Amino acid sequence: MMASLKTPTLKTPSFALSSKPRLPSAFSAAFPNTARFPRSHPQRRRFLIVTASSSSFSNKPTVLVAEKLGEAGLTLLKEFANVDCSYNLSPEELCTKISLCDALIVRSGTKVNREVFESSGGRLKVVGRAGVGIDNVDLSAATEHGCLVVNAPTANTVAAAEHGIALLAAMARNVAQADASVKAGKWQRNKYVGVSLVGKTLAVLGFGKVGSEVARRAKGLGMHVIAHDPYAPADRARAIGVELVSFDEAIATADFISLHMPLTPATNKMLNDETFAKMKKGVRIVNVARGGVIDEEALVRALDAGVVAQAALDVFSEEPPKQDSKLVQHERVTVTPHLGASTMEAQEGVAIEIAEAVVGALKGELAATAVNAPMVPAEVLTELKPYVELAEKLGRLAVQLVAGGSGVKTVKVSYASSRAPDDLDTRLLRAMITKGLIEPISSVFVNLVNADYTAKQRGLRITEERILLDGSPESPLESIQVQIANVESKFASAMSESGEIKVEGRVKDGIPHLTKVGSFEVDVSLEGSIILCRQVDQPGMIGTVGSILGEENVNVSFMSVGRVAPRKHAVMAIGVDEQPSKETLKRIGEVPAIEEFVFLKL
Ligand SMILES: NC(=O)c1ccc[n+]([C@@H]2O[C@H](COP(=O)([O-])OP(=O)(O)OC[C@H]3O[C@@H](n4cnc5c(N)ncnc54)[C@H](O)[C@@H]3O)[C@@H](O)[C@H]2O)c1
Ligand SMILES: O=C(O)[C@H](O)COP(=O)(O)O
Repeated sequence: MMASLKTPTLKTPSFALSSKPRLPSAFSAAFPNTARFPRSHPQRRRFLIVTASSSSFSNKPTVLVAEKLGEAGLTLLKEFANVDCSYNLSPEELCTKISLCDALIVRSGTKVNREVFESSGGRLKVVGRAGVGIDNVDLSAATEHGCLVVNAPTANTVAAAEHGIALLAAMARNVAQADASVKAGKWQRNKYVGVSLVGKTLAVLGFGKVGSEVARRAKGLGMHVIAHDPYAPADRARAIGVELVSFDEAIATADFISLHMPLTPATNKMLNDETFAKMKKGVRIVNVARGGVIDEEALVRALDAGVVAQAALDVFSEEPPKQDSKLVQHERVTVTPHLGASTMEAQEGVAIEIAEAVVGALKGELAATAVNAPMVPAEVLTELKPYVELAEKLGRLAVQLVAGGSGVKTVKVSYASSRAPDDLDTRLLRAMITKGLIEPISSVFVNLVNADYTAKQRGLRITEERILLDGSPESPLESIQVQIANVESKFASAMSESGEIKVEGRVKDGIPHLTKVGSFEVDVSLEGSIILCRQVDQPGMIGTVGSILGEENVNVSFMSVGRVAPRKHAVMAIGVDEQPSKETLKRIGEVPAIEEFVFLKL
């Protein structure tokens, strides 16, 4: 039983900036701008996520570029931001500078640790890693500080693969050692007899972007290529004639091993005394991935024992390695100073890729290469946009209805949809409900990056339930319901029969609406602010309250009354464009038929 009394005045979404960046503005501003990603970018239009919006559109943001970046990238950055290129900063200098920066761009040479995020005082919004590996960035600290981390995952793939092949061939033919020998005035043709590649087995460990390009090239050299990667699809390997095998099989059968996995806790020192012992005697190892995937001391032992005949290394657990490092100085080891990505072409590409990602993220646009936020397919994101706004507003409303109790700890979210659960990605919605629940009651800035972390930190448990409806699955969601348990409400009518604060909303014509408060059905578009009144249903109430608001020039955008039965209790929801003064709210509360009321800011 519900009556809508006034058609809502639909306004353009507000872009006004608050002290806390508001994600919905970013959504409104950004959809579906994907043109910034280079046409060649494989993730273009595939995976996009929304980032925090820039803190200010009036002042140019400041980007600190802490390692050398290609000119094309700098030019792109300078069109949008103040760019401070300060290379070779000490950790202390970096921590001092960072509090003045909105974004930081690094390569692999800068440690972006927890201290950096703590020193930023909340200003740092984006860290751009101009390359692939993000092991030099403390992702947990970034996430905890709501800072997005983006990388440039594709532009240096070919360069790294080419360097891997260069090291493979140079190692097999002793190119570096022979070169040094000739330059030292020697002519040692017998000493530098090499081994052939053709017909030999190469095990590629890590069959991702670089690994698969290395495999492709090694096939061209006539090698038999096998690969180990627990997460790579077998059909992708098969397509280029590579067999995926177990780790033990790969290392036991390979004449050459090429490493291409990221450095993670699981891959740290993956090649160690135990695994070297399982290898074919005389194996040769190439590493253009990360130094830490090899136990370097164990490698020296394996070289000395003749288990490993040779190694060619571009990366080291400590960079630069100590000059007297036994590994670096080993006669049968060829080394380069982390040159995998260092071609003119790759550096130009990486610079453009990272500059676009950082500028986009600072503008609050969609970021395709985020590494610490959920990636949601672009089509899903576009479809969910109004529901994302609804989710945040329901969270905001629900938490403002809380009066006391044990604190907001248990929240249940129900999504009613005709779509099968697998077709409904609720991560964005959950993040935005979390944002709505936490921001009005704290100084914490919540975004997609840190929503789950922040909820966990605050002991807020959000459970999700899907209600499968009959009907057409055309729209992703019918309604979202947010319930807060174990609390009291400052508006008793918002309590459900089972004792939770309950609000429910829907999207109508692309606009989020509040459709239920407690057990009362209402219909008010979620814009501006809302006054909820419980009254005894009787003629003249709308006019009475409307006149009080009108006298103070508060514009009513929407009014709706939900009632149990005629002349019984009813809840009136009034949307207002301006915030009424305390005096006006007091006057509403004094209307005899009004039993309780609450003013809620959206
Ligand atoms: N030397 C350089 O200058 C240079 C340049 C580019 C990339 N890299 C490094 O190369 C590595 C690969 O880069 P990419 O762009 O191909 O990354 P990628 O993410 O495309 O591929 C990495 C692959 O490793 C796999 N993997 C993860 N854990 C594994 C495990 N335990 N065992 C086997 N495989 C595992 C993943 O499934 C993935 O397929 C990274 O470490 C990157 O930092 C170095
Ligand atoms: O992970 C990468 O992209 C490479 O290791 C390249 O690192 P660099 O940008 O420091 O050359």
